[in-house]
Amino acid sequence: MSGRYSTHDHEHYERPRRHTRPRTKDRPTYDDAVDGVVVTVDRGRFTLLVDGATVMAMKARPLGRKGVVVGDRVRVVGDTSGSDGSLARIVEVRERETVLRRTADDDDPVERVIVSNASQLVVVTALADPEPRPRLIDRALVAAYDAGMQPLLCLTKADLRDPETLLVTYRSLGVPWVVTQRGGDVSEVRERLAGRTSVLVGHSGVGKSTLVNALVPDAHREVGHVNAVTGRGRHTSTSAYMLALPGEQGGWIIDTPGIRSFGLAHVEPEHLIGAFPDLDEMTEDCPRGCTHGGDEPECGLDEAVADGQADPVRVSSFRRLLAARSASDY
Ligand SMILES: Nc1nc2c(ncn2[C@@H]2O[C@H](COP(=O)(O)OP(=O)(O)OP(=O)(O)O)[C@@H](O)[C@H]2O)c(=O)[nH]1
Ligand SMILES: [Zn+2]
Repeated sequence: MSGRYSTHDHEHYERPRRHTRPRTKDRPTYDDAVDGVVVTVDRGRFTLLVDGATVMAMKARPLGRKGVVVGDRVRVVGDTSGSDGSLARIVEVRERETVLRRTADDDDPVERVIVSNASQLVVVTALADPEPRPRLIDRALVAAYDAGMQPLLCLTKADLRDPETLLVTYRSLGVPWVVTQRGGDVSEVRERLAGRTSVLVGHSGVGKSTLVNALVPDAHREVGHVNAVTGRGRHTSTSAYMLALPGEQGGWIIDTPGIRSFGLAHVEPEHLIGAFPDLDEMTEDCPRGCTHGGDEPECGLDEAVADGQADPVRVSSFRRLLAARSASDY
């Protein structure tokens, strides 16, 4: 039996095999790829902006099942001229700075990334018609904080109601807000959006399309009518859509017509409280695994409130957000 594993065999096994060398035919290096950004997605076809031109593209095979979403910065090969009928190929998705997830629903049991690389989440809520839904606002805020995005409350239809009643709920959390109304001045919103990428969310009928049209006059987003029965508008488009903001500072808005709720199942209390450094600091002596919720027996937040170190309204607002993670959408 000796000699079965001869030196010769080892040499044989360890010698680099000829075929492991990457062959250009199988593994192109994509040296000629150019940069683009995904503006919208429609049934496997992607609309990109490449050097200012609108380019249609599909995923190249090496990407496999990897998702490509609105906001993604991608590398593209092929025909990137943008001319009629041309189709480029996305060969790489660059690392995402932020991701926003849509919740799983009846049509799709998986929580999916819907938008990437946005730094601000604009929660568009009508002050009336339809009535504000604080639970949904809370869930959107949790999604923003968890994604590392700055939230902005945009309260529309200010001609119908004073914002104060709604604002008391959010002031202690320090959420920035703006108020708008149809035909009114949108310069304050514009300032908040300038030079960055913002995702606009809000359920149907809150006036999001009206706002987008005011911000980007050539957007022509369809302004629907609230259906009295379903509470939904006529707008049936479901894909997010990225639009460039006019003006010197630029910036982008991503309109999300189909997004009704967010995936929050993955949100950890430790991550959420990280968005509130002053409260986070008070949880240093919490028992291991403390969720900082109202039912925790020895949470540092309760001690901080008892000692007068923490604002009780802020703590209870934070806990309301914590609870919104697991609450149902409606
Ligand atoms: N009173 C009042 N009505 C408004 C205002 N902004 C929008 N509306 C009306 O509210 C309705 C819904 O507006 P949209 O802009 O279509 O709302 P949306 O959120 O885009 O809704 P979908 O198009 O269904 O997604 C329309 O009838 C608008 O004319 C406002 O500031 N005040
Ligand atoms: Zn705690």
